[in-house]
Amino acid sequence: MLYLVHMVVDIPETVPADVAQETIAREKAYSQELQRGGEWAEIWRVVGEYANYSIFDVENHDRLHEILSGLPLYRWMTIKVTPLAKHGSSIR
Ligand SMILES: O=C(O)CC1=CCC(=O)O1
Repeated sequence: MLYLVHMVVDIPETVPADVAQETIAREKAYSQELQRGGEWAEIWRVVGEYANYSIFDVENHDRLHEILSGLPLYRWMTIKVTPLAKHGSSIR
């Protein structure tokens, strides 16, 4: 199943810089492992924002929830999930 996911990151100013940097590094490793495995199909930066749009290709809702709730930055994110279905006009 395909999902479009919008993630907005807002790390509170009270979080020490070293904790923020270590969490961001873990986020990158976590994301890249899932990209290599194919479940995190695409990630795009939203220009000018600490936000991204990502495409996930996962088995079901439960698996997507497992992935998203395991994000190291999860507690500082606002996430919106849009499930995608094939468009009748698509030629792919
Ligand atoms: O920087 C972001 O948009 C948050 C994020 C998700 C995966 C990653 O590596 O960073």
